[in-house]
Amino acid sequence: MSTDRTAPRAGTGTPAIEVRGLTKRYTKRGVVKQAVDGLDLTVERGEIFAVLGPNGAGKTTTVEILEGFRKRDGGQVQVLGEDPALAGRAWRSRIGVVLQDPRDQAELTVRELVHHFATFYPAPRDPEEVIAAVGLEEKASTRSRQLSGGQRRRLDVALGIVGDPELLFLDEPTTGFDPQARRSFWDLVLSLRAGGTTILLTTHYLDEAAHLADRAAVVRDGKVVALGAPADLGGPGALRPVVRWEADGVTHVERTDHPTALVASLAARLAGPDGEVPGLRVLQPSLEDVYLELIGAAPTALPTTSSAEAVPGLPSDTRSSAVPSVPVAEEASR
Ligand SMILES: Nc1ncnc2c1ncn2[C@@H]1O[C@H](COP(=O)(O)OP(=O)(O)OP(=O)(O)O)[C@@H](O)[C@H]1O
Repeated sequence: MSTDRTAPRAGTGTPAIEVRGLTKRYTKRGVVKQAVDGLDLTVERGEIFAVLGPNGAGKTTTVEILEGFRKRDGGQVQVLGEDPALAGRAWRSRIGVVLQDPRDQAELTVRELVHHFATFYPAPRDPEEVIAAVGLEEKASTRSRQLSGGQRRRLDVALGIVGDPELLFLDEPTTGFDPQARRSFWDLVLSLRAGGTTILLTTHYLDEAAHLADRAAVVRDGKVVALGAPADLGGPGALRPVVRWEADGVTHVERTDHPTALVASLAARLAGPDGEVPGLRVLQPSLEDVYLELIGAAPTALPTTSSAEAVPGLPSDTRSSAVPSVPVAEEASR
């Protein structure tokens, strides 16, 4: 990769991506599916932005609309200052796309493919530098069908960046990777951002978003339900410890910034002859728990803030909710 592109190509004034009220529905055998339902999104120049969400949330549909591959039903979309539905070749040469499941000439070698793709662009990167940047120098003469899954994904990225795009779309880039391949792929993505490329990444993996993204949006049922730095998803307090215990056949759960004070208070009130509070657990929600809660798949041990109520005699930031005594996950945090 060229070494003279150390400064992010940020700061041109307008965001890289601006989406307002995006809608898209599909009709299949008379059944209408609202895949995207009033989605808003802004991606600033120079950032890595992750779009997270469960299967069918509308991520790929949204990304394909942004890439100009799919028509929208409604809403405003600007990508690099143009409407993808109307933009032409010059605009297309400024974006790079790594699809979820690309199919291309399996008989061509890595070197042949990267050089061939470079001819599509007005000012491509040096193909040999690109092959080195994605770590495929030793595989440059290998046919693409003979690459491993991780090497194939690196080739996909090479083809996505050889045109020296300002904006790169990565759709679930590390699905199926082993942990080591994922780590080195992450390093590659971070080096692209360091070179000034804006990156929109869709992923199912929260750890991937946490490691790579400056900001992330959680999409559910075609809408953004949370937005922010990955560590802040769910809002302030989402990662507060949760204390759980049982009393009178009811399981109680509380989020609190003062678990020690709460446990001491519970011990004083509820400890049995053995000194134990029945069913007492102190759980530390992980980012994954918060994400699962946002997409409506929360571990049942975690309370929702909407069901919270104050408990007399406890610190004011402590909130409690009581739920029927049903089996719950042994540990909320992983
Ligand atoms: N071409 C299509 N025709 C009909 N329905 C579609 C089509 N493409 C997507 N859908 C439906 O639209 C919804 C959103 O799909 P989409 O692929 O955008 O979700 P996604 O978040 O990318 O999911 P995944 O994580 O599984 O890739 C799903 O219910 C899907 O079944």
